[in-house]
Amino acid sequence: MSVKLNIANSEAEVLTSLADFFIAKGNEAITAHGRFSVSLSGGSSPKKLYELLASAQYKNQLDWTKVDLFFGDERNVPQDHKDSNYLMAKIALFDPLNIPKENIFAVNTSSGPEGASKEYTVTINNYFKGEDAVFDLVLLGLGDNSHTASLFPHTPILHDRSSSVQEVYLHDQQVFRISMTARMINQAKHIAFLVYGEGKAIAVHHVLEDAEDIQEYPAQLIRKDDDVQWFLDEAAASKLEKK
Ligand SMILES: O=C(O)[C@H](O)[C@@H](O)[C@H](O)[C@H](O)COP(=O)(O)O
Repeated sequence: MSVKLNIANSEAEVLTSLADFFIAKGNEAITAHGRFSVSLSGGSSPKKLYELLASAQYKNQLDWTKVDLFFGDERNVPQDHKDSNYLMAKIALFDPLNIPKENIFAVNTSSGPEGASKEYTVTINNYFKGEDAVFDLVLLGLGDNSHTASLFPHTPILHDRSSSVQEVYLHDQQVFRISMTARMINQAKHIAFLVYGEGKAIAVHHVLEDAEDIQEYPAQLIRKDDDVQWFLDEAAASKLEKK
């Protein structure tokens, strides 16, 4: 089984291609079951995607009152901190589109590592009424060390087979993040990676083409099938042998 590669000439084209995909999956989900549940990725790459979705070019292509927004991972910072994935999405997407508060499911990082991960697991399970958490779409990025969400190399979460949200300790336990496990992500109907820039090319090759080594290349934990799409620019795809 392999993934679907969408390789564009430029960053702008990648963003447009993924925005079109997002809108198409959103309308499909709303037609099928009345809602569109999305897990957002954080970091710097997706900010431009969220700004594009909130722009005049896209904002009227989807009924945003029927979109429920979650986070695949979050940093150990307050929701008004510059590093917060929630704050980035609030500024780029939620505020410009006036997303109703009840449709935004943020991580309560004020509860500390364990509290926040347990609470968020409950939030997600309640949303899915105790059934398996099956997001209509999970957006992911890729770090240059081949992590995705906060599935970082050599961390215990890589062995967690539960469908849940766990705390991830980094830098000798000094910093923590909250992340969905690979299993929760892999349950999604659709998964879309957004990766652009030369700096990610080696990681893209490791994850998609190297022999399995999930400790070194955790994003290899994410399933590979036709419902997993990689949106790449030429630069990020430049080290791929098979395109
Ligand atoms: O919280 C986060 O940082 C993300 O969820 C993380 O997995 C991100 O997608 C990668 O680190 C790539 O980040 P950039 O897009 O900033 O390179």
